[in-house]
Amino acid sequence: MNNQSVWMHIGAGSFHRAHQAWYLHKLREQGDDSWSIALGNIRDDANALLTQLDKQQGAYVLETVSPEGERHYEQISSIKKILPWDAQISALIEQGAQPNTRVIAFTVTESGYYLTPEHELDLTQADVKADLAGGIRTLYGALTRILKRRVELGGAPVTLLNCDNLRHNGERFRHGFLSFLKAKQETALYDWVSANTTSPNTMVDRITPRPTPDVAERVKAATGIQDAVPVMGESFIQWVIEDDFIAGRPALEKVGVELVDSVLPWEEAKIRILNATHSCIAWAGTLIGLSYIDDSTRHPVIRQLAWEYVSQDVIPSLTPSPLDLGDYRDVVLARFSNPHIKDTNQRVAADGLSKIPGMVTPTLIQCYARGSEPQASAVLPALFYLFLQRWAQGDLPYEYQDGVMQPDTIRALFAGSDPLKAFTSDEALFAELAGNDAFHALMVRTVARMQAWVNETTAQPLTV
Ligand SMILES: NC(=O)c1ccc[n+]([C@@H]2O[C@H](COP(=O)([O-])OP(=O)(O)OC[C@H]3O[C@@H](n4cnc5c(N)ncnc54)[C@H](O)[C@@H]3O)[C@@H](O)[C@H]2O)c1
Ligand SMILES: OC[C@@H](O)C(O)[C@H](O)CO
Repeated sequence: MNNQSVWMHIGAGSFHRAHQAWYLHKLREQGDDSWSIALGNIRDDANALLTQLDKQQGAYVLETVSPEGERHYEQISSIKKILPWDAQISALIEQGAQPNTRVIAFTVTESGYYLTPEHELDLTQADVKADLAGGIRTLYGALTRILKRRVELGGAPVTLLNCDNLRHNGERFRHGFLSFLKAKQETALYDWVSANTTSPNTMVDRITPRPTPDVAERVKAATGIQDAVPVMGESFIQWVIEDDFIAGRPALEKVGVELVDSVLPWEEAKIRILNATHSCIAWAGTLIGLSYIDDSTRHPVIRQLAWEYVSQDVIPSLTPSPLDLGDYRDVVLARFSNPHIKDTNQRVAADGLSKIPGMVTPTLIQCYARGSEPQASAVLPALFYLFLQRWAQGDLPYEYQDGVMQPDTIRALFAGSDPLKAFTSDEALFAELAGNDAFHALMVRTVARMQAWVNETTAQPLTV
C-alpha cells in the first residue's frame, strides 16, 4: 500500500462501508487501484468490528435491496488497512501523518460537530471542553493530534472530507475545527490547516440500516461466504461533491459520483426532504407503537404529515431549485416504504437535538419570513417534543441515542411547570424563533393535535 494514495476514513460505522468504500471498490474493479482505504475509529465502540474486519483482510459483503426486493451481493475490497483502536489513537495518527494519505474523510454522526444554531463551536459541550484540555473524544481533538504529527513529518497538504448529513458539511466542520484550534491556542496548526487543507462540501446518500444477524445468514446462503461483518443498504446510492481536493482524489466521476461547483441544491433537498422527513416518520411511528420505517411510512396519517411538510413548507422555501423537488419527495417516500429494508425507527430517531436545529428550524424561519405560518413543519418539533416526553417518562420502547443530550437537563425540562414553553424557548433548537409568541402558540396547538392523534391511534389496533 506504500506507493498508493490512501483515503483514511475516521468513523467505522455501517454507512462508510456501504457508501464511500463501495465507490472506491467500483473504481478498483475498473482496474484503477491507485487509491485504497485505511479505516479507523475515534471511540472504542467499533473495536469488535475492526478486529473482525482485520481478520477478513478488510473485505466484507455488501447486500443491497431494490424497492422490488431484488437482493444483490458484492464483496467489497477497497479497505486495505485496518487501524486498530487505542486510547491515544496511535494508528490513526501514524496513518494520517503519512504524505501518501491524501484524503482524511469522516462520518462521526450529525451530533459529532458540536455547533450552535449560529454554526459556532459550542464551547459549553463536555466533549469539547475535554478535548480542549487534551482529550480525544471528538473529531476536533483527534484531528489536532493527527495533523500535528503530519506537520512534524513534513506537512503534506491533505483534504479533510466530511461525509455526514450536515448542511454545508465541509464549511461547517472547517469553521468548527478552526475555532477549536483557536480556542486551544494552537496558532501554528491553525495557520497550517488554513493553508494546507481543503474541506469540500458533500452530499451523501444511501439508506444503511444497522446490520441484523439475518444479513450474515442471507450472505452465506447467496454467496457461500461466511462473513461475520456484512453490511446492507438500499440499492439507491448518490454522492455529490464539490471538486476541491488539495492533494488529488480518486477518479470518482468514473463510478457515478457527481463532482460539482456547489453542492447547495442537493444538500438542501437531502437534509430537508429526506433526513427531516425520515426523522418525522421515526418519531411519529415510535409514538404509535411501530418499530420500522417502512411500516411507519405506509401509515396513511404519517405519510400525509410527511407529504404536507415537504409540499406546503419545504418546497416553497427551496424554490427555485434545479431539482424537481416534488419528484424528489415522491422518490424519497417510496424509498422509505421499501418493505425489504427493515430500517428501524430507533436508528432514524437518533440525534433529534441536532436534527431539529439543522434540518427543520431553517424551514420554520423561512416560512415566517415569507408571511406563512409553518403549520405543516411545526408537526416535526411537536412530534419530537412528545417523543422526548416519552423518553423522560421512561416509556420509549428502545434506548434513545443523542450525542449532545444532557439527560438531567431534559428531565428537568419535563419536571418544570411549563415544559412546552421551555422547549419552544430553547435557542439551541429554534434560534431566532425561541421565545416567539406566535411560534409558541402554533406549537401549543400542534402538540395538542399530535397528542390527540397518538391517543386515538393507540386506542385501536394498528393497521399499516
Ligand atoms: N446510515 C445511513 O443511512 C447514512 C446515510 C447517509 C449519511 N450517513 C451519515 O453517517 C453517519 C454515521 O452513520 P452510520 O450508519 O455509519 O452510523 P453508525 O452508528 O454505524 O456509526 C457511527 C460512527 O460514529 C462514531 N461516533 C459517534 N459519535 C461520535 C462523536 N461524537 N465523535 C466521534 N465519533 C463518533 C461512532 O464511533 C461510529 O464509528 C450518520 O450519522 C450520518 O451523518 C448515514
Ligand atoms: O435519516 C437518517 C439517515 O441516516 C439516512 O438513512 C441517510 O441520510 C440516507 O442517506
